[in-house]
Order: sequence, then structure tokens, then C-alpha cells
Amino acid sequence: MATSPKRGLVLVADDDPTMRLLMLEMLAQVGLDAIEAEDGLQAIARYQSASPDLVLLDVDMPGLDGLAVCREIRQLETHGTVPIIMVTGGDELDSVTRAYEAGATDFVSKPINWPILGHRVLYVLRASDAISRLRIADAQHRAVLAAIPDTFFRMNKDGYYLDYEQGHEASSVFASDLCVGRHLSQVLPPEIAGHMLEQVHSVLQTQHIRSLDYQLPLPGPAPLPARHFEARLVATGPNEVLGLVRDISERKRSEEQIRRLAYCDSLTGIPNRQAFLETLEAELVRSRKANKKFAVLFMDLDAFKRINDTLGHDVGDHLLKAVSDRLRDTTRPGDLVCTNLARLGGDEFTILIPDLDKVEDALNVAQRVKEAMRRPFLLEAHEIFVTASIGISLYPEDGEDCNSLLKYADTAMYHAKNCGKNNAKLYSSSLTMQIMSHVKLEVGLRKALQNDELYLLYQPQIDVASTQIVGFEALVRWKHPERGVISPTEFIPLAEETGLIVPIGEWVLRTACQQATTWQLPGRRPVRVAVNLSAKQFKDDNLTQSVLSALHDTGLPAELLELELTEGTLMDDARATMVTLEQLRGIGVFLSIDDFGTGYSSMNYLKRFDVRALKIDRSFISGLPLDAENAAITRAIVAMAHGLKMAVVAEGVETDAQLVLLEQYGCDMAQGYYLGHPSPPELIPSLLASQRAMAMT
Ligand SMILES: Nc1nc2c(ncn2[C@@H]2O[C@H](COP(=O)(O)O[C@H]3[C@@H](O)[C@H](n4cnc5c(=O)[nH]c(N)nc54)O[C@@H]3COP(=O)(O)O)[C@@H](O)[C@H]2O)c(=O)[nH]1
Repeated sequence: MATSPKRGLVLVADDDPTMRLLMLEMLAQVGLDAIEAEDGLQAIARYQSASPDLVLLDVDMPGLDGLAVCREIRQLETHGTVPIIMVTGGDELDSVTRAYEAGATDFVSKPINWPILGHRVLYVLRASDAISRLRIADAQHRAVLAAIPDTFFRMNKDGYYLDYEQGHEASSVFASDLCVGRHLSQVLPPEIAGHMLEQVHSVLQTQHIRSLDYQLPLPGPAPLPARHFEARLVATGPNEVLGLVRDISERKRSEEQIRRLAYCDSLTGIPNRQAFLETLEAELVRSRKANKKFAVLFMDLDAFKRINDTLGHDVGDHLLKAVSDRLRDTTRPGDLVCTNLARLGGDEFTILIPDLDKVEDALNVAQRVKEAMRRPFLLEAHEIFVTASIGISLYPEDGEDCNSLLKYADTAMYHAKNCGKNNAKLYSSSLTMQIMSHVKLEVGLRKALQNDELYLLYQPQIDVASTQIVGFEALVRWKHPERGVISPTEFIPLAEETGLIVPIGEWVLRTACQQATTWQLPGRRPVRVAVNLSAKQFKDDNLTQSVLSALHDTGLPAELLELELTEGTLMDDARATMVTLEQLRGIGVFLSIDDFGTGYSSMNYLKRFDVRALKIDRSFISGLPLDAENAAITRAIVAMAHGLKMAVVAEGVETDAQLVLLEQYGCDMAQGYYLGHPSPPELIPSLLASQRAMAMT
């Protein structure tokens, strides 16, 4: 863009030909072109036809004088303003005033100082050029500002609005006349005004753009939701800023929606894993600074999978929603301690308890959660009972980072589950030791089979009426090279967890079948062997094949093999159970339900499973004969089993009184220390022989 004015065309209007000549000469000397007019009318005509860049106009002309011409030119102007220099007869204030009133840009008075006039003309031309460029720039700026939807304002360093233009898309919070000339604090709420003034100062100091977000309630009789604004401030001079204010309410709403989607669990509406991790991180920073403690509770529902599998995923989803509602009610803020609740996934929930005074507060919350979960849930006409296992980790005692705290709470939750579910446990470093020894045990268990460290014991089952041994239950043991004999209560769950139960179970099955063949004597009553099947084994696709080949390879007749299954195993995916049971029945093996009464059995399924015996769990037998409730339960189980044409085996018989009572109740078979402890296989033949000998005496 040119910076110096272009050499222009000047209209010289004067009735004196000498003056015109001198002026033309002077203009030529400063490099300007000129046209002449000898009176007012000619001047106007020339102005219209030639559009000069400047007019030198004599005031005193016959007919239309210079002042009238000046006024007429101003009338005719459409774009911009041509500079008009009036040549007056003298420099009296009156004639100068009249010249300016007529619209003159400048004046020179006679007698004319010609060299000065040349410079003056050039200066006025330059100034006029600058003004017209400014006008264009101003018009462009206004057009830009009119095109953008934002409100803009100018403000001085003290916080006074110099200008205020409402954007065409902005919600009308303030009118322009409400702002111009007023101070920020008279327009905006004090806090926002203070913040904005700080930013104005910062912008002027740094000459960097600054922005700030704020919320304003919309004026109106009804309480309307507040709107969000973003103001960007830019310095336009040493003491002035330009502010652009945009209504960002829509953007905020979208951001909130995105945030909700990213941070909310879509099923329950409570915060999800991501949200919890961020809250935990923030709490960690806060607690570290403020030297405070907090607790992380990790809750997992016991047996949620069973509900999902038996009642369907819809009921499972409803249950999770109901659980989260109940957790929200139980842990609502202000209720003892402020809590943050989240669902990590599946049936895992976490609760963050900030500002913890003492561990008991976390245990109290856990206790309340457990109690809340124990109340039945009524969902789609199902009354559902659940329990929860809870693990607790503490900051800073247990860990100083989010991952550790969450992992330790999870570890403590597993410990709670292992301690019999419906439990709450605090994390302790010894748990990690336990887990490490668990891992060590797992490594050992993997080698146990190939190192021949497993062996079986057999516990007799007797016919209550004749007191004759009718079978033996095979019970596995592990002779650990360092720890000695390990109980199956310790390693079977581990084998289940790791999947090792399948090869171990197969070994038990094959070994029991093989050893049982040695007990059978021609012409004697056959002796059955019972083998426990775990849930994983039962679900294994090769189960039927394993049973078939164990029987085939050992030669044990199928009807001498009994497979014991727990209620949990059978009820977990009842439909698939039916198919497997059908296949096993097809082989001809004897099926029984172990630990009956401790799990959840649907009577409807029980009937359809068509198993041949129920084993009453020893927890019901142990209180007999004094425990009236257990006695009633035992009697009821016997009656129900007989009604379904099943035999009943009582487990854990430890006294003669129990055996007598069970006989009275009509129990078919019994097993327990009173009748025989689990014994090694080499003792079984002599046990059977002594019994036969006793039977003959
Ligand atoms: N999947 C498999 N599970 C197995 C296998 N072998 C055993 N187990 C399961 O381990 C649990 C513990 O078994 P164990 O320590 O062998 O205990 C059994 C008996 O010793 C015990 N028992 C028997 N009589 C009495 C008694 O009078 N009092 C008393 N306190 N305990 C007694 O009960 C256990 C047998 O229980 P059950 O199987 O329910 O009949 C146990 O759950 C085994 O099932 C295996 O090879 N595979």
C-alpha cells in the first residue's frame, strides 16, 4: 500500500485570471495538475466532471461566491470528503469561521505566501489521503465486527467501557447504552468484574491476548438458566483493550454432554472408571497438600454371575442400577463423610472417602454398604438377595499413588471374598505376602501332578438301616515337598482359579476308578466310589469323554461311579447343566448334589435335573440332635428328597445320637468321622473285610 500521497488534481476557482495563473504555476512547481474555474457555477460543474483531489476556492467571486460553492460541493459528495482550501480576503475570525461553517477543510488568507501555499496544499492532500485510508480501514473493521457474532467493546485501563457493540448472535445481556461510559463493576457482578479487570491489566502489561470464561444469569422475570460467556481481550494501545465476548452456552452444553458420556456409566448414571481415576488423582494431590487421609472402598457383589446366568442379563442390569441407587443413598455426601461413588465395570463399585479421621469411619461406611446390600431387591417380580465383599485401602498408609491404592483395595476385596463373602477387609501388606505365597502355591500346584505329589483318601458312606459300607468318597490331598500335606480347601479353589482343576480332576477320576476296581470282590455287594466334580470341570467340554475313558480304561462299571456336584455348579447356567447331566446319565453314572442346603437351588430345576441323591451339608447335621432348627431343616430335606424320589446322604455325622436321629428321619445313607475318617486306599480292602466279618458274627 502506498504511504505517500499520489500527486493529484487540484481545481482552482477564482474570478481573477492573474490569481489563477499564479496558483497554477505554484501547483505545477509542487508537481500537481490543475484545472481552473472562473466563477462559482463553473467551479461546481468542473468539480462534478473532473472529481478533483483538492479544491482551492476563492471566497469572493461574483454570482455564486466561494462559501456557496463550498456548501454545494459538500452537498454533492457521496463518497469521502474532498479537501477544500478557502482563499479568504483577510484572516479575520469572522471570515475564517464562515469558511469552516461552509465545510472548508482549511483556509489561506490574502496576500498569499506562494511557497508556503504549495506546501500547505501538499500537506492537506496528504492528510486527506490518510483520512480516507483511515475511513476505509474503519469501514473494513466495522464490517468484520458486524460479520462476527460476538459482542465487542473497547475498555480503558481503569475498566471503563469506551464503546460497546452487541453481537448479532449474542444473547442480549446488556444494551450498549448500559455500558458505554460506565465502569465494569457497574455492569458485571463484582467477582467477574474484578477478574476481568485483572486480565485487562495483564493484557496491557504483557501485550498478550487473554481470555476468561464466566457465567451470567439472563435478565427476565422467570429464572432462566445462566449463560456462559468467553471474553477475549487484546491490547489496542498502551491504555486500551478490545474485548470480544462470545456466548458459549451451546458449546458448554455440548462439552457437558460429552463429559457426561465420557465420565458417566451409561447403565447406572454414576461416574465410571475414568471419572473415578481422575477424582482419585485429584484427591491424592489435595490430601497430600492438606496432609489429610482418605480411603478407597472396592465393592464386588457376591454371586452376581449366578443372577445374570439364571435370571438373564436384563434382571442383572436392573440389579446393578438398583445397587447403584442404594449405594448412592447409603453414601450420600454430608452423611458422616463425603463420598464419591463410581462403577468400575461389571459388578465392581468404588467409593472414595476423603478427609478420613479414623479407620473406623471407613469400616462404618463398609458396614452400612453391606447392610444396604443385604436388604432384598425387588426386580421384575423377583425378590433378589445379594451380598457384597468390600476391600479397603488407606492413603497414605497403604500407598501413595492411585494405581497402588486401587490395586490394594481390590486385593483386600478378594481377601474379603475368600474369607467367606459378605465381608469387609482392610488391606495390609501381609495380604501382598499372602498373594505372593498364593502365587508360589500355584507354581507348586502346576508341578504337583507330574511330581506325583497328589494322592487320594477315601471316606466310607454307610447304609443307615444296615450300617453296611455302600461306597467311599474320594478326597484328594497334596503332599507338598516343603509344607507337608495341604488340605483341598486350600488348593482346590486355587486349582479352580487357574484352570488346573481340569487335569487334577481328571487324575482324581481316573485314580478313583482304578482303585475302586480293586475293592470289588466276586459274589460280594459292589462298592461305589464318589468323586467331587468342581464347577470348571463340570463345564469342561471333555467331561463326558473323560468319564467314559476313565471307566473304559479301568474297567469300573458306570453304576459304581458317583459324581458329586454342588448346587452352585448345577444352578450356574441351568440350561447347559441339563445337557451335561443328560449325557452323564446316558453313561449310567450315579449323580448326587453335594453340600445341599448351602447354595441356592431352584426347586423347579432340581426336579428336572433328575439326580439320584442329595447330600445334606454337615453344617445342618453338626447341631443335631439339640438344634431344633437344623433338625427341622434336615427332616424337611429328607421329606422333599424322597418326594422327588431321591436318596438322602447325611454328611459330617460325628455322633451316635446324630446317626440315631437321622435313622428316625428316614435318612438313607450317612458319612462322617463317627463312621470312618478318610483313609488311604490300601486300608479299604481290610475295612471292607472287617465289616463283612462283623456282619457275619
Ligand atoms: N473338586 C474336588 N473337590 C475335592 C476333592 N477332594 C476334596 N474336595 C473338596 O475339598 C473340600 C474339603 O475336603 P476335605 O478336607 O477332604 O474334607 C472332607 C472330609 O474330610 C470332611 N468331613 C467328613 N466327615 C466329617 C465330619 O464328620 N466332620 C467334619 N468336620 N468334617 C468331615 O468333609 C469333606 C468332605 O466334604 P464333601 O465333599 O462336601 O462331602 C470339600 O469341599 C471337598 O468336596 C476333589 O478331588 N475334587
